Amino acid sequence: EPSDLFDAIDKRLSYMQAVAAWKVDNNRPVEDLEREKVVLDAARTKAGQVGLAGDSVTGFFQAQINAAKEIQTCWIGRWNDGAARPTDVPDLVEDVRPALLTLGNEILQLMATEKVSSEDQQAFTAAMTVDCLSSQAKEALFDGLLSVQSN
Ligand SMILES: O=C(O)C(=O)C[C@]1(C(=O)O)C=C[C@@H](O)C=C1
Repeated sequence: EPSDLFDAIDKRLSYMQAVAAWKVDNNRPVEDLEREKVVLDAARTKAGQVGLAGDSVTGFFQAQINAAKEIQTCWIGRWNDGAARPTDVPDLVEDVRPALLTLGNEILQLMATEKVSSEDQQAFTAAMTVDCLSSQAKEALFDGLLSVQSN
């Protein structure tokens, strides 16, 4: 089963608590549509380089961004309810966004080598250890993975 791919997806989503903390500290909204376009364009370009059909990966990457926004919103809700905010928040622009692009490239490389089938759904769900991720978001991510096509 494609466990390296699943772990890389979980790792990308695990950054979103820190992203949310940075946005609260810097008075920015969770959603940044301009940045989403950068992430989706980078995914399409990298997909072509690793032999995947560019249009077939955008559904998954949009699901990944939607999950990222859900996790950020969930954490902000917890902090508004009185939970402690993280200290030592990494800089979004200098540190986290470059790391997210690198992880996105790794995810695409792994998509090209580790093929996902419908039988992998349970393993996928179990591999998503990140907090604040709903089962609906997990399903949307898995559907996105099943739609990825090779060129
Ligand atoms: O870069 C950010 O600001 C993020 O919150 C990360 C991310 C992503 O998953 O790439 C998620 C939501 C934003 O709308 C844009 C991008």
